[in-house]
Amino acid sequence: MRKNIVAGNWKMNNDLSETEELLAQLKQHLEQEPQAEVIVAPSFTNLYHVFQSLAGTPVKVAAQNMHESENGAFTGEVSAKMLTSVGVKYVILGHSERRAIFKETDELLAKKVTSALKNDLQVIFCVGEELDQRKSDNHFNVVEEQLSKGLFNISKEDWKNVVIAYEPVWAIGTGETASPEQAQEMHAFIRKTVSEKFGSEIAEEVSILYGGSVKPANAKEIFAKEDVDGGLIGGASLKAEDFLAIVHSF
Ligand SMILES: O=C[C@H](O)COP(=O)(O)O
Repeated sequence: MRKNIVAGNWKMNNDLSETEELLAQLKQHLEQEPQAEVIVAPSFTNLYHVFQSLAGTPVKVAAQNMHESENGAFTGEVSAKMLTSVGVKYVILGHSERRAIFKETDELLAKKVTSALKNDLQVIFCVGEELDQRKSDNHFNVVEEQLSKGLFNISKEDWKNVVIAYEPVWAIGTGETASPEQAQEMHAFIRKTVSEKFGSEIAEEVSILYGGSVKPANAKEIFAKEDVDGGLIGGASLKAEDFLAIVHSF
């Protein structure tokens, strides 16, 4: 039975005091056994603080990125081992902002995935098409290629540590959400693609999250779809009330 997951990607928001405020509200209102696994992804500077503050709660901590190497002369970078050493359990890889703004390629992402899994980090691997790719009916090809080049060189055993997030780029931070039917159609396609390469047992077990303008008002309808196992939430995860309402949308 695959897991429902709601992950909050705080992106480059929340300094230390804002982080403390948000954590206090989350802790006050989040019960010990939420219906979904809850993950928050703060910036690097706040990872350890968030991990310590959430001790004793079911909430897991994710990093928003990492370097593919174990260590070395890579000024400004952070390795998988550094992340696990401060309590991080997940890392988000392949986010469209990393792909578009920081020019991360599928080949680079494949190396990051390998390093993360080798160092016992679970990977939230993001895929998704841009608006012109959807308009030209290329969205399935784009997502298939992102999966096969960036993720599919892992072993069957690695899949227990992988979550996929489908985030159509045109829906991120725009207020425009994929319809529940569009989300379901792509999630089913992703599951079929995983199944063809790794078998149905693995495909049925992998959680596939939807991301892109998920709000309390639309979460229930999106999460109700058969192949949608939760969400990767940006803007709405910065407000405890909205994030908790989304967590409670199953
Ligand atoms: O990682 C989260 C996604 O980019 C979605 O962001 P958003 O909920 O602000 O659209």
